[in-house]
Amino acid sequence: MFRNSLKMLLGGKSNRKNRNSGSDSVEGECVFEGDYAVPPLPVTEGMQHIRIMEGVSRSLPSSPLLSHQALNMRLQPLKRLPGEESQELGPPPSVDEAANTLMTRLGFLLGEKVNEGPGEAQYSMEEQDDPQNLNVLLHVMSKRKRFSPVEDATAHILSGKDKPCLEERFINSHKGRGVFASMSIDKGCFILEYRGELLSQEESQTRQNRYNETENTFLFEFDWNGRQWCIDASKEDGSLGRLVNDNNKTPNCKVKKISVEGKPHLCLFSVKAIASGEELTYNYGDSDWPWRTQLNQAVPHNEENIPSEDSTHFPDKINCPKPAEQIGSYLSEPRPSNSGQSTDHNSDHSSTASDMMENHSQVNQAVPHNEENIPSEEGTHLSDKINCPKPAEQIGSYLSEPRPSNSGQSTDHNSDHSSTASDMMENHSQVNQAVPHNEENIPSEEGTHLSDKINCPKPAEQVDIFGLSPALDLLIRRNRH
Ligand SMILES: C[S@@+](CC[C@H](N)C(=O)[O-])C[C@H]1O[C@@H](n2cnc3c(N)ncnc32)[C@H](O)[C@@H]1O
Repeated sequence: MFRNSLKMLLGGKSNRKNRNSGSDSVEGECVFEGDYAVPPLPVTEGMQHIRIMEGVSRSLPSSPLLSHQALNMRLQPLKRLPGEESQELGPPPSVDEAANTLMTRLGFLLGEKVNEGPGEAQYSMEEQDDPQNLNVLLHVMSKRKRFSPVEDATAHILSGKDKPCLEERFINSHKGRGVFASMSIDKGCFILEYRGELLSQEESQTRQNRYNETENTFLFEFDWNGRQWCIDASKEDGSLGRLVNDNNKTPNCKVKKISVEGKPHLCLFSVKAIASGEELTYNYGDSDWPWRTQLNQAVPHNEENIPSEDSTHFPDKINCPKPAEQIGSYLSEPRPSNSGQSTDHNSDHSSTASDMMENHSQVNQAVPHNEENIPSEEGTHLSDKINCPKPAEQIGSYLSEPRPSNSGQSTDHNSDHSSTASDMMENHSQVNQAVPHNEENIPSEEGTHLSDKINCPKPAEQVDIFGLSPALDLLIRRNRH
């Protein structure tokens, strides 16, 4: 078994020290065979390193999506793509092939006009420039179990959007903001991507030198393909991945590297069932982060971490998608060899979550242990790390400011379970608007639009999509800008 670790760097001074352990502290409820051991980097002066247990279950059975049955889409049976007639899976597709397959399916749906119920909204080619549509479509398809969790992750990586079933909340002045589920989520779901700017090791070092102690830095460094990379999520861009807090005792998510179009992406997957209203967390690693020992010392008594009424009782359950046929090569993680096990995922579409986990693992077996999938010897000594902001009380006035009142803007998701997708997106937007507006957070005029709130554009070189249907390619590209 290999074990991955991600390392977070905390910019600024601290008295945290590394435990220099194997960081086996978090397993959640899953067995993680995709992890591999990565020794920590030596601690450089002024930087704090922690190890993060990286990796999500080898099975990623489900996908959290729209909870509302209001999206009563009449989906056509999946059209077979050329070459899909055969029951044999054949060699695993390349990432691009798999992404293309996924997007071609989306293209079919878009092309066929995806309808909601009578009299309800339609998502069609004519509306492809509506930035909400792709996200809604992705969620509906996932809810309808058209996606595996990895496909779901891939689709969201390509769309550059977060799911509307997640919301940002200010927790307290100690912890700052966090990300919460606004509906229950199954174990093994794709949750969100830790989005940001992909940097080489050299670029990352330059950034670290440039960022001073008063800046919030969210530099997540990791090994991939035998080299060290970094996702810089320092920019307040409205994306949620950068706001997920640490929990080394009972995390409900784990980070997994997903390779799409030759680029690594850091994605969170649930490692246990998550209730509506629960905060999403993952283990930053086996280090002495200050907040772990301070344990809410800085939290005033009147700042209870009480979830707001609006999302705690959201009743809907998110279902898991069926395992997909061609998802193996999305994962960049090494897989233990289990030769002899079946890789036919099409035979049982009523799989349980455990079955799906197993199936997913089996799909992974089809991925050859090539250079892309196995970190080099050298790579295993390049620990993954995140540059993280300082403790909440140090990172800006927005953390200690009370949440702005949302008076007049209802965020009560319980009151109307027949809400439309637009309502949900609108609510999501309203939650985002609850971020205190200090200088860093004040959105531009355009930023107040929903699409900009949930769009996390990436540099052009990271989002080069090819082989998509022209309409879908256009749709995704439009949604990115
Ligand atoms: C990636 S950011 C998470 C978002 C952050 N809470 C915010 O409001 O911007 C990491 C920072 O969040 C805070 N943090 C994360 N997990 C925490 C925890 N369990 N308790 C207290 N603070 C935490 C620390 O200040 C840390 O530097």
